Amino acid sequence: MPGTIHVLNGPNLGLLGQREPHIYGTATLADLERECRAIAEPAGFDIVFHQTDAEHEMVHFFHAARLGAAGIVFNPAAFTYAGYPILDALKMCDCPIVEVHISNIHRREAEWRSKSIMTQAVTGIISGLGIDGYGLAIRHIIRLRSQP
Ligand SMILES: O=C1C[C@@](O)(C(=O)O)C[C@@H](O)[C@@H]1O
Repeated sequence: MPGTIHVLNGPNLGLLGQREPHIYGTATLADLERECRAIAEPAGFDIVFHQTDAEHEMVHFFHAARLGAAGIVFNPAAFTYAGYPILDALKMCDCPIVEVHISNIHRREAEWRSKSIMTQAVTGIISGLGIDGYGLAIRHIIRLRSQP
């Protein structure tokens, strides 16, 4: 394998498919994992896929990805707004990190949703493209890592 891409999902994303489907769509987390693998694995990349509702667990996922990962695709969900321990863990990572939001956080019901504390420390952000955002993020990491 040329590398491992970590796909990390924050709180309430375990209920994708049931959770406000008019905002987050009808695909489940299992569907999303399948899509991520279908993009990464034919290119020779391994996927580590996690979802958690617990902040300390997300910090540990970042510790595990800290050194040597090909890249991280991160949907912080509600950690977006106050997950400072995660922000500190994210800053220790030596790989590209793409922040993904399924919805367009700049076009939601409340202004607070648009203010991500993670954006200052990530490589880039994709927001509002539904679960396609994950595939695009993975493709970007594959391209970066396939360059000589
Ligand atoms: O849980 C989430 C999901 C989200 O990150 C998204 O993927 O669109 C957007 C956040 O505002 C929200 O708290």
